[in-house]
Amino acid sequence: MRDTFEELYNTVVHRKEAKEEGSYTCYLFDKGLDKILKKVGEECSETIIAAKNGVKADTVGEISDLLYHLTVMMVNEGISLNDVKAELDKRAQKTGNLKTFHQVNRNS
Ligand SMILES: N=c1c2ncn([C@@H]3O[C@H](COP(=O)(O)OP(=O)(O)OP(=O)(O)O)[C@@H](O)[C@H]3O)c2ncn1[C@@H]1O[C@H](COP(=O)(O)O)[C@@H](O)[C@H]1O
Repeated sequence: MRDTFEELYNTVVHRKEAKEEGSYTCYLFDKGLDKILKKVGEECSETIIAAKNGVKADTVGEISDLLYHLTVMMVNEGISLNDVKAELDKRAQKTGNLKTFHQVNRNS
């Protein structure tokens, strides 16, 4: 089965390796980390606002923008999809995390 997210990740890796005329991803890599992080922040805020407004299609669009910019950030920082999958898998071993969360908050 096609893994759209993996395909996106691989496209972004290719954009980092080789310049492509008219590529927005190359433009972001050229601008550097501060620009990439600014876009992640913007898209995150827009996702929050869209969810608050409650129009599903708009929220899906903003989530897609956010995931794309997060992917550019990951590639820029040398973080692979497997790095994130491994962390999620580790967490999946454990359920019933609510108590831990409250303990952490009480102690901070
Ligand atoms: N998923 C995306 C994606 N989501 C959003 N965007 C671009 O992100 C930009 C964000 O728009 P904004 O209005 O926030 O920003 P802007 O005003 O255009 O520019 P700046 O604020 O960044 O200066 C738009 O130009 C969108 O086209 C994306 N650009 C690329 N991709 C993926 O990346 C692949 C490679 O794209 P290129 O690198 O352009 O070839 C594509 O096939 C897609 O799969």
